[in-house]
Amino acid sequence: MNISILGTGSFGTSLSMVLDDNGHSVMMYGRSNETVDEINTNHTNSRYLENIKINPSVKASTDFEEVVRHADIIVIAVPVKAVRAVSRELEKILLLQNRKVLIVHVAKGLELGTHLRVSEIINEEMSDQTASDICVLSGPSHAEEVALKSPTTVSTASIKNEGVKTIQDVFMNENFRVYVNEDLVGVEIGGALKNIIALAIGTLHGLGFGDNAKAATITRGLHEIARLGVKMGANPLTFLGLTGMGDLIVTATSEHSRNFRCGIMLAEGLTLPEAEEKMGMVVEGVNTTKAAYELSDQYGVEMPITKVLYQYLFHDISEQEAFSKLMQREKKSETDGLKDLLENQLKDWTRE
Ligand SMILES: NC(=O)C1=CN([C@@H]2O[C@H](COP(=O)(O)OP(=O)(O)OC[C@H]3O[C@@H](n4cnc5c(N)ncnc54)[C@H](O)[C@@H]3O)[C@@H](O)[C@H]2O)C=CC1
Ligand SMILES: O=C(CO)COP(=O)(O)O
Repeated sequence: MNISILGTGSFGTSLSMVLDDNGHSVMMYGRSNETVDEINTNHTNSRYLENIKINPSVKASTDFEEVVRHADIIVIAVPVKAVRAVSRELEKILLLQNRKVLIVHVAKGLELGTHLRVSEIINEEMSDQTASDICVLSGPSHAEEVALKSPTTVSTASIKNEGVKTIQDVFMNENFRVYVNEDLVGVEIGGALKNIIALAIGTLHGLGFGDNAKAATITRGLHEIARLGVKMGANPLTFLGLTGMGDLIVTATSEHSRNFRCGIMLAEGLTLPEAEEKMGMVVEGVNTTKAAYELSDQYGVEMPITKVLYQYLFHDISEQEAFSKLMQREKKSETDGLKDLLENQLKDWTRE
């Protein structure tokens, strides 16, 4: 198949190799002449994937129209904040070309202001005339390891449940396993909100907290992700899967993670803009913390870890002070806020 990838960052580049390995014809769209030239000439993308040789047959271009014309499937691999503009441009070009494609996105976050999930943003900008289905591909998948063909498992879900089988077929190989999941909301919410917890755990790590604190934050973090996700209509079981627990573990325990590393830099005293600048790649957890904090208010869901992160990212409160507030909350039962929600929602998802 002809597959185009929008975005020449770390994940788009590593996925280009998976798809090329699977025999597809891959073209990438990038904004930077330098990166595009480097991919076409040296078969490297040194800013985003150090010491990796990209398959020579992967081509890149700065010509959006040319890249779109090449595609049966389009992979959107840009940060969440760029998804709306990219989808709008894509719609315009596909209408002019009078063509329809299958869309799959890999972005993990929520849109600032609207609080929308990424498939919802794309769906607002694209029509049935241009997109046959809008899918997500998500799970524990650091770009650095995907590029090295280290075994990786992810899930795909979609709006119409029609394109997922194709996405599974085109991406899957002996090192890259793709499951289908019917729960688009759960898959996207798990992928987006784990970044918040990874930022928090990076901060704890940087402050010198121990493994107990990190395990607690992973566990209670998954609780609050599930509480919000279930209220939004997700299947509770999705949060125990690859895009929930799986992605939370990989992001919150790995120095590959930009969110985790950004947390460490904040603990070391860098301001948020300084940490983001130093990272040079997108730290999705920052905007998603703000969006999720506002959503928790809207849905009346308690999200204490998200709240402390929101306080030290966007307000003048120190990381230490924020975490100590977390420990001093009122006494609770471990299943508070979860039991009824899970029972009711599970019934809906298990009904034939
Ligand atoms: N890096 C990873 O290991 C993984 C990343 N993701 C997700 O994939 C998304 C992209 O992440 P990365 O590739 O890591 O980001 P990155 O920061 O490495 O690269 C982002 C790329 O998007 C490009 N871009 C930004 N705005 C654009 C626009 N308007 N038009 C065209 N290109 C634009 C940038 O120039 C850059 O090439 C994020 O939402 C991230 O959470 C998902 C799974 C793994
Ligand atoms: O989503 C990821 C791995 O699954 C990558 O996480 P970071 O964006 O924190 O690097």
